[in-house]
Amino acid sequence: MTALLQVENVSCGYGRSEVIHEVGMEVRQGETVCLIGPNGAGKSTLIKAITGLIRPGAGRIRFAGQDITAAPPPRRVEAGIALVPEGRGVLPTMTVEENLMLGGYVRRREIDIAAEMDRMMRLFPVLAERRSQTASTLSGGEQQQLVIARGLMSRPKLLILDEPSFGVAPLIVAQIFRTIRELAEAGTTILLVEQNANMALEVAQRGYVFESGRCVTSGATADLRENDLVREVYLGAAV
Ligand SMILES: Nc1ncnc2c1ncn2[C@@H]1O[C@H](COP(=O)(O)OP(=O)(O)OP(=O)(O)O)[C@@H](O)[C@H]1O
Repeated sequence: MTALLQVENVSCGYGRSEVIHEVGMEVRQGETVCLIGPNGAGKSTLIKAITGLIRPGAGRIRFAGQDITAAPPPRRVEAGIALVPEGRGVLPTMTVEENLMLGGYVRRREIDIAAEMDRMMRLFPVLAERRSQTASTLSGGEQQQLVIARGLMSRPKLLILDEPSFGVAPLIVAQIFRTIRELAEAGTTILLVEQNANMALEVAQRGYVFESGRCVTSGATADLRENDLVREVYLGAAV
C-alpha cells in the first residue's frame, strides 16, 4: 500500500543548526502512528517540516502522491493536512461554535460548514452541550476536545496531534486518549506526537522512537512495547 505521508531522508533545523538528521517515516491511510521521544528529541521540528513551517535542508516529503517538500503551509492544509498544535490554543472569548467554524474556513471551498458542525456535535457531545459558551469556560479536557474537533472540521486526510496530553491532569489524559482511540476506530488517519509513551503506544498501531534528532527504532507498537530500550527509557520498566 502506498503511504499517505512519506518522509524520506529529511534533515532540517533552524538557521544553520540541524536538528533532524536524515529521518524517514511514513503514515498509511487509516493508520494511527506515534512519534515518541524525550524533550528536545526533535519531534515538533519534524512536524514543522511536515506542515511547512520550516523547509528541509535535504530529503523529500510526499503527501497523497504529491511532492510537498517546498509547498507553503496553506497548500498543505488544502491538500488535507491538519495540525492540532501543542498547547490548547482555543480562542477564549469566542464560543465553541465560533472556534469550530474557524477550523472549517481553512478549506472553505470544499467544506459544508453546517454539516461538519453537526458531525462534530455528534462526535463530541460535551461540545454540543456547551456550543454557545465561550471557550474560556471549558475545562482543560474540554478545550483539548475543542481543538481536536476544530482540526477535524476541515475534513483532513491526516490529523496531526502534537502533544495532546501536555499539561493536563491524568484523568483528562485518559479522556483525551479515549477520544483519539474513537477517532482512529472511525477511520481517521492520525500522526500522534507524544512524550507520554505509555499512552501513545497503547493507541497507535506503529511508532517511531526519536532521540537527538534521529529515529533510533521503529515498528509495530506491540513490538515496541516489548523492546528493551523502549521499556527501560520510556516505559520505566526494569529490563
Ligand atoms: N525555533 C527554534 N529555534 C532554534 N532551535 C530550536 C527552535 N525550536 C526548537 N529548537 C531546538 O530544536 C531541538 C528539538 O526541539 P523540538 O521542539 O523539535 O523537540 P521535541 O522532541 O518536540 O521536544 P518537546 O517535547 O519538548 O517539544 C531542541 O534542541 C530545541 O532547542
